[in-house]
Amino acid sequence: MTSYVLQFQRSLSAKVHEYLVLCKHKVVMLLALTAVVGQGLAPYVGRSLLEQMLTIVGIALLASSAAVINHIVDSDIDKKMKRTDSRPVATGSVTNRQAFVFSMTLLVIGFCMLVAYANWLTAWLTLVALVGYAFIYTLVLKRRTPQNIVIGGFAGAMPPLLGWVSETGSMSAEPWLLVMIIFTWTPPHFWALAIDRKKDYENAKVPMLPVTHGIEFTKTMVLLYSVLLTLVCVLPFLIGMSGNFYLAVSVLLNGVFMYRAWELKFVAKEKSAIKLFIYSIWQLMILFIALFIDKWLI
Ligand code: HEM
Ligand SMILES: CC(C)=CCC/C(C)=C/CC/C(C)=C/COP(=O)(O)OP(=O)(O)O
Repeated sequence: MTSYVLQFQRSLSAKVHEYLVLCKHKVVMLLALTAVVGQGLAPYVGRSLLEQMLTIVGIALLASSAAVINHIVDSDIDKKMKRTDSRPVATGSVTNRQAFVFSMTLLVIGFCMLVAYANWLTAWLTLVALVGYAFIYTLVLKRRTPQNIVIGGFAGAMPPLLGWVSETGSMSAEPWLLVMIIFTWTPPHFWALAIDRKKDYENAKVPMLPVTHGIEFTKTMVLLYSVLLTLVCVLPFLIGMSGNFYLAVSVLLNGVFMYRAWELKFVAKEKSAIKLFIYSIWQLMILFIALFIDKWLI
């Protein structure tokens, strides 16, 4: 009897893990953090903490829904790449139909939550981000052009704007600066990984930059984008949106980013690219936390 219970518990937790993988839960958590910061930096309009938290859950559900659709649409590519060949839809352990029902459930619940706890503008803009990632990037751009992630990166950059609009109900210049930060961060974030995994993309015939233009050219682009990112990150300070604390953290983080990108280009070791990719994730997380701390705790 106990062994049946144990077996049931194990297969249940394996299923839960599969569905979390489908949602790209770690990416979604970082997206959600950037949305929280968008909310936190917006002018205070008296919304309750509960409404704010439920709004973030709504955004996270739509982002998860987009990730599940990405697994369905990309399963042909995922099957051909080492990094992705054990994903649940690629292996068939979750069927297309199950994944589709799951993604639509997340979509409907997330959209309704945004209408109920934020506003229609936030709900529609989040849906635009979903379509941008799940269809325009995944179905069209990823398979056609090495600029895929530059254009597609726009969807992943939207959460701070979504957080801000959920507070104010309208768009203004400041949240677009936050969008620009993630937008310029995305190419070096992804190309560092793509350099490391070039063979995967070659095998799957996906026209990522290292495949179409070579590793050296991609490294140069990573370095140039790291300089651009450093400049863009200063803008919140220059317009008076953030103060000295944010500026110091930003300069430090981006200094390390540029150094690592320079190292990747000129003194590359075997693991330089993947280390830069991992660093990029920590960098964005700390940068956004610094924006928040700068506004509320300093
Ligand atoms: C079009 C834009 C983007 C592309 C092409 C991209 C690409 C990737 C890829 C291929 C991975 C590896 C995933 C894996 O091995 O499962 C990854 C990981 C990750 N990305 Fe991005 N990314 C993009 C935008 C973003 C954005 C906007 C964020 C957050 C704000 C983000 C956060 C992360 C995180 C946290 C991970 C680590 C996930 C893990 O360890 O499972 N990415 N990204
Ligand atoms: C509603 C909303 C805010 C949507 C955000 C969309 C979202 C989840 C963006 C994250 C981007 C991402 C993980 C790209 C991975 O590229 P890939 O799919 O080519 O990577 P893979 O090879 O790992 O599948």
